[in-house]
Order: sequence, then structure tokens, then C-alpha cells
Amino acid sequence: MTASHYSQPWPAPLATGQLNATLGLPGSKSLTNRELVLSALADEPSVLTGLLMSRDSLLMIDALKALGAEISIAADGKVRVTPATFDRSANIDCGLAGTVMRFVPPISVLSNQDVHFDGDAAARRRPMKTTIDSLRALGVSVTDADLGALPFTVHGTGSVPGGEITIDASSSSQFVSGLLLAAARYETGLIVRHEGEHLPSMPHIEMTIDCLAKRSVKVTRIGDSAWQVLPGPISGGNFAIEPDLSNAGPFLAAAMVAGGSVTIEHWPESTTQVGDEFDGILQQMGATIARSAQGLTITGTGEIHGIDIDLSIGGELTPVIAALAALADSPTVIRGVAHLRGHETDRLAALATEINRIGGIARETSDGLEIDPSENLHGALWRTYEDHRMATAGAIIGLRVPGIEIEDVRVTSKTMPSFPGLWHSMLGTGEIWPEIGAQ
Ligand SMILES: O=C(O)C1=C[C@@H](OP(=O)(O)O)[C@@H](O)[C@H](O)C1
Ligand SMILES: C=C(OP(=O)(O)O)C(=O)O
Repeated sequence: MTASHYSQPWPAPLATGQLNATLGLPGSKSLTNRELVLSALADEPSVLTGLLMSRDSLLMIDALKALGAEISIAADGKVRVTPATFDRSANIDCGLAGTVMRFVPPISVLSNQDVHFDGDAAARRRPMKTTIDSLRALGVSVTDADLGALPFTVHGTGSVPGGEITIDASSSSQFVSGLLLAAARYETGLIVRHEGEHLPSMPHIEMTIDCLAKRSVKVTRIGDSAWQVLPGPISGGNFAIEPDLSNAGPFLAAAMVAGGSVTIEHWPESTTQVGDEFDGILQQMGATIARSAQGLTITGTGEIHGIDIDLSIGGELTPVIAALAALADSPTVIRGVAHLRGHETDRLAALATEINRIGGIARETSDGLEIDPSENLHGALWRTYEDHRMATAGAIIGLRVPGIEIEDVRVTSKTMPSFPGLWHSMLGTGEIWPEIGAQ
């Protein structure tokens, strides 16, 4: 296959037999973009290994370079970051990356010139009000269209006093993480309190704290939903990025749909990545999982059971669970993920619409999805809504349902440009699909 084949709907390959695959996966998006931000804020250079190279991380690299960081990628894949100078005006393209749009504004205030933020049309629909309000509460002037969304301009003065702010992070944990990542650079540090209905994705906040602590930043949780970061140095050095365990989800699911085994290499023994939760969740849905020095191995029989689950700690796992639920032998209820309406697309609407389009039975609820078994699944165009996880969810269903075509598999380049190639190599089809973006 050539890159030009990506301009057509992508025929999701059917599984024709039991799987027996071992895969190495690219680095974690969430760890990559945190380490890039902290390297740009650090007191000394950093060297990052295992960094994800995808649309979201390249956008982050460009954003940090625009703020004066020097970032070079060596032939061996190691990335060297010399901290940002924050001495220039910049135009930041956030693409559709939540981590860019929520993590970069709180550090852009360290620049003494205007920094303008915009992104894809779909990015302009994502919630940003909490970031904009936070910066204003920190005393920074922000010009926007009063829509609580991109685009906006941050008018930094080069320093921020810091102090204490209360925010509503119900629609994204990234509002908290963005402030915590920047806070050691504010004059008095920062106390961040969340007050609001929900706080999703707590493991992602723990990941932020862990990354800060590994760079000797003094950070403590001071209540159920409050954190304090003291002002102080941020160390550089060498940091290795774990494989992306959320992106492991579709490959783990494949073993359950097709039967057989898939091993994901280098699965960390302990991690803050919420994708580690797939272990327990997929066992409840019928898989057997074993960990060894080689990695994590999932074995499936083709039989999938429904599940009743609150996914508020890991909303990004929802598309994989929903795809499996569409193939399950009993009903599934997914709760606690109302905030998915503000992800790359309204994921609850998108998943329900696409599952129903192919003859499944899915209903949106106020905070999730209900999915029932269906005997009538059939091939059709599976729409992707510019959402990488919609594309991979369709691919999971396409392993069993003939004739599923993924509208635009290029969207997987957001976090995994190698998805089509890895998927075919897992299945042993012999088809070679190049990395997306290598056109
Ligand atoms: O901090 C992060 O790296 C992320 C936090 C989560 O965001 P939400 O809390 O907005 O769901 C997650 O869904 C996203 O994929 C990555
Ligand atoms: C919600 C996601 O991404 P983002 O970092 O853009 O919020 C995701 O990857 O599932």
C-alpha cells in the first residue's frame, strides 16, 4: 500500500484466525507531552527517550520551539531539549491536542510578549473557559471572543505572582495538570483547588504529580481535590517514556474479538497511565491476562461479556470498551464519562451513532452509554469525526463484522501514525501500510 491509499476509506481487516502477535507500541502521548513541557521549563537540558512522534507531540514540540526552546531529534530517536527562553511573541497551533491547548497557555504567561493560540475547527469546540479564567485569576490579561474557546491571545508580562486559585475542572483534568506543570515557575508557586460537580481522569493528575516529583519539584495533594506546588528549580536529565497503554487498548481488544494472544512488550511494572486499567477491565469482559518479563499478554476466546462500569478515571478508554460491548453477549453500561462530549468530538454521540449505523444497539445516557448485544451487525462506513479513538474502535468491530470501512484512518496520526501498519502486522495479513504523515 502507498500513502495515497489513505485518502480513501480504510477497509478494516477481518480476523481470519486466532492471533499470535507480539508488538512494541509507540510512547505515551500523555507522558511525552508532559516531559516536553517540563523540559522546556527546566533549569538545564533534558534528553528524552522513547518519545512519541505523532501529530499531538509534534504540535507540542513546535509550540515549545515557538516559545524559545531548542529541540533536536537525533538519529537514534533521542530528543534533546534546551529550555525555552520565553522572550518572543508566538502563534501556537494546538491542532486538536488537549494537552497543547491546556498545558501551553499556563507556561506562555512566562513570556513577556503576546502568545496567540488557535487550532483545528474541532478544537474550537473543546472546553477552554477554565484555562482562560485561570490565567485571568492569576492576573494575566487574555483577549478572546468571550466564548470560552480557542482562539485567544495571552498577554504575558514575563512573570506571574502565583498564589491560590479555585477552578472548575469538571470538563477536563487537563485544566488542573496544565496549571500544576507551570506552577513551580510562578513567583510564590500555586495552590490549585477544584470545585465542581466531577473531577475526571484522576490518574492523569497523578501522572502530572509524578512527573513533577521526578524533576524535584515540591508538589503535594492537600485535600481530595486540591494541590500545592512550591516555587523552585525543575531539573533536567534523562527521562524514558513508557509505551502508550491507552493505545494498547485496541490491540488487547483484538485478542478478545479474534481469539488467541497478543503480547504488548515493555508493559511497565508500575505506572500512572490509566491504560493499565485495561488489565482488570478486560478480564471482567472475558479475557485472561498474564504479565511476564516480555510484557503483558492477553488471551481471548472470541467470547466477550458485557460490563457495568464507571470509567470516570479513564474516559479515554471508553471507545475500546464500547467497541467490545457492541460484540458482547450481554448488555454493557458505561457511566461517569459525561466529559467525553468535550473530547476530540462528542464521543458519546459518535459512538452511539456509529454502533447503531452498523446495526448495533446503543443509547446515550446523561453520563455515558448503554450498549446491548445485536444479531444484526453489518458492514458500513464507520465515521471517524476526526477522532483517533473512533477510528480504532471501528477497526476492533471490523475484525468480526465484514465490510466495515473506516472513514478516515489518517486521524490515528494524532497519537499513533503507525496504527494501520501495526494492525495489519498483528493480524499477519502481509499488507504493509506506511506511517501516516509520511506522504
Ligand atoms: O492529561 C492528559 O494527558 C490527558 C487527560 C485526559 O483528559 P480529560 O480529563 O479531558 O479526559 C485524557 O482523556 C486525555 O487523553 C489525556
Ligand atoms: C481525549 C484525548 O485527547 P486530548 O489529549 O486531545 O484531550 C484522547 O486522546 O482520548
